[in-house]
Amino acid sequence: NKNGYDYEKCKETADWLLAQTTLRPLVAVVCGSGLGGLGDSLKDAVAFNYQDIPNFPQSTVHGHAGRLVFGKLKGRPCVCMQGRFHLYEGYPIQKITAPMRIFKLLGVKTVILTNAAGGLNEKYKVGDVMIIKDHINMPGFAGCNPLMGPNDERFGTRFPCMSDAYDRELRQLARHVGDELGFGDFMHEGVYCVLGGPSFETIAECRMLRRLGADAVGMSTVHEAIVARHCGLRVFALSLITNQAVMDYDSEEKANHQEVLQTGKVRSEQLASLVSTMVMSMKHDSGDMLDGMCGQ
Ligand SMILES: O=P(O)(O)O[C@@H]1C[C@H](O)[C@@H](CO)O1
Ligand SMILES: Nc1nc2[nH]cnc2c(=O)[nH]1
Repeated sequence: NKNGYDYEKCKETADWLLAQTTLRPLVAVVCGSGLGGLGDSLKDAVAFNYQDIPNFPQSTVHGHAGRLVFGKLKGRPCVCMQGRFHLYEGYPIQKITAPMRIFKLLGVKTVILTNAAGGLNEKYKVGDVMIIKDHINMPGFAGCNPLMGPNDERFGTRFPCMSDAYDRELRQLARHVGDELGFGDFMHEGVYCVLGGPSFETIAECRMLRRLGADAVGMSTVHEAIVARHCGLRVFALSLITNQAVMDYDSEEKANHQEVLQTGKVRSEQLASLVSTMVMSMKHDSGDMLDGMCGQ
């Protein structure tokens, strides 16, 4: 397509990566702001800086390291993006989401998307985790959807369904694993709304989003989920509530990126155990994940 992220470009990147490592991951993890620690928990890791990967965009945001890490989580081969791309960085939306298509071409079956988000639901507290059950694609309302442009049927259909975007079984698994790990008190399931950023929301905007049915607000994930679903990947997504959206004109609170990164640190280890335990328990149709190696 006109942004240069067509099938051939994605294939070139995937083939380059496949030639660099014998790991054949069935799960990909995208780390949200301040959540890069997830990637550090991979064993036997082989890491690539984004600048060394052909056709890969660069991370420009503090808290997004810009490394693609292959390794094992509880023995299961995974690939992890330590750093994602956002609309506000100025990248075309097709470029932001190209890694999902590259994952598909690597043989990945499931993507786990994580983000830092502002809590709109009055019951949510800073440090809570929200399993995403649905989204509101605000930029999409204004004609900004990653699937705009010519459709390549090799990836998926022109008009993909989104009512089943966030896999029901994986959400169930997350609730189960969360309970087992004792996270019940701070885990929720809710609706994530994406905005373009980079400015945080006004009070009136937060009030409006809450009334529209959003439980958390952020600047990512939805575009990735749409492209991942389009090419048939299973999607699980979660938000770490790093700050409470300001809903009250008397409040002294101010959203800021430092607080976002700080909250990420507090929950980093717990999120890593949630994700790795989920990965360990996931079943995939084609082959056992333990067989996800080649040449060994
Ligand atoms: O990549 P995520 O969605 O976790 O990043 C959020 C949204 C902004 O990039 C940043 C604001 O603090 O965190
Ligand atoms: N849009 C948005 N993104 C965030 N990322 C982390 N916190 C927030 C927030 O309050 N609003």
